[in-house]
Amino acid sequence: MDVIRIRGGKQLQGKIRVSGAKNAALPILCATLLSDGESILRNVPALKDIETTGELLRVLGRNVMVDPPLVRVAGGPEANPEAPYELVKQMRASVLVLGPLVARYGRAKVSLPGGCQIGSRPVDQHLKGLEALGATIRLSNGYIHAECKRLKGAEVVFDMPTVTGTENIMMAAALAKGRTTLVNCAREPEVEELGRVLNKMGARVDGAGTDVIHIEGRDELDPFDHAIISDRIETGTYMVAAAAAGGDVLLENAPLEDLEAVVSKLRATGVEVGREGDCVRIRRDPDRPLRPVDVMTAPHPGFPTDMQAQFMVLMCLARGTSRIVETIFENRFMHVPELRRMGAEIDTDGHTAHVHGGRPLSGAKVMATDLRASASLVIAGLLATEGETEVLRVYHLDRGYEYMERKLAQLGADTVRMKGQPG
Ligand SMILES: CC(=O)N[C@H]1[C@@H](OP(=O)(O)OP(=O)(O)OC[C@H]2O[C@@H](n3ccc(=O)[nH]c3=O)[C@H](O)[C@@H]2O)O[C@H](CO)[C@@H](O)[C@@H]1O
Ligand SMILES: C=C(OP(=O)(O)O)C(=O)O
Repeated sequence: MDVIRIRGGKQLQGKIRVSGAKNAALPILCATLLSDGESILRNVPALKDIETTGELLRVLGRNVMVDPPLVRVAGGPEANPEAPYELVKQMRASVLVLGPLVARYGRAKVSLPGGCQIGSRPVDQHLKGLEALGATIRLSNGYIHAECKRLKGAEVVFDMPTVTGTENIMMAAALAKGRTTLVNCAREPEVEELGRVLNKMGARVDGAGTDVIHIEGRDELDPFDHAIISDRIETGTYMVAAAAAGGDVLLENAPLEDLEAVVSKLRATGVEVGREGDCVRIRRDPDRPLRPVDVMTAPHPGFPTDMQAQFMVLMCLARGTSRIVETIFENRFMHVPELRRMGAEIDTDGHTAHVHGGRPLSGAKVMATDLRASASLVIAGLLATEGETEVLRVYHLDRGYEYMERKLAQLGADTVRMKGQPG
């Protein structure tokens, strides 16, 4: 297994380019199942999750060429609409093939994704949405079996805004007969991006990115050619890294408008964030102490849960106590014990963490437990003033960050990947 070794204490300077958004690319790859012919995706990040999705689409009967930043997916009317456990367990977003498969092929058998490190993450809203469109759903032997000759447009009111739930039902509704209205939808930019792609395919999607989406279903959809939006979570992660290490960093292709909640918290703590040409500039003088700020995660446009772990590390630097409340996932503080091993003083009580900042961190061997927790440990390594940090189990990081250690090294950090280390 690979390990990332970080020798901290270096300020970050220079420019890096933000990659395409993982959470936009994954549903769009699944949307290729809705049409025949060849679809082309551009600006796709080189990530393990993209490879896994490519593999899944191959198993489902598609010809897939993954050569980031380009991916081509081609297919015809034949498919093997079964998503096996072995692939779904590697990546929960695999459940995004459910809606397209049942809409296009009349049936789907998709492994139940099950819980994961950050929480139980049920898919009841996905199933409820498909049932409302007329699918018969049966659960057996760990699989979801869904069937329907032709889905019919309907109204679906989600119990809570769910990102992949909204995306799954949008894709299904795009091939349903008649009009679908989705209420209480997730408003994340990645949902809006999927709406743009479905419209390129010939669907009529209106309102993606708001809490009510209308979709006029079509009998057939066309393949598409689309460049994926930039990754707002990768952007936020490098903003926090620059703020934590100190220095002056330019991020090219950074979608600042999708990160208002994060930017306002960064400014509140004393970090300078501004536009410079087509880049975003982040500056922090390491001699000026940061102010503690409280954060509560919320669905978009609130503070993203996918930025909570990284921001917590920044608060370890602030002079005073900050309160971080995680409202989306029930078990998303797994980075806390690892950060404590590096000297951080953090108490947790259920969904709330109190970070008592201002104590220096020291390097240690730490274990990555999930994707964003891994990024937070790398950032902690950057600001550790003494010793070196080794982040183990970086396969979590590789799911969602393109060449993170290289991008940080490009900014002057001392970060290297050591291949094939004992995990
Ligand atoms: C591939 C992708 O885009 N992943 C993102 C997506 O995950 P994902 O789409 O899985 O997350 P959801 O938006 O669905 O989850 C939001 C909340 O709804 C609950 N829920 C969801 C569906 C359901 O059927 N029943 C239910 O109870 C979840 O347990 C959670 O508490 O949004 C999350 C929240 O922004 C992000 O952390 C993930 O990075
Ligand atoms: C939780 C995440 O991803 P996934 O939904 O694929 O597990 C994430 O991107 O932080």
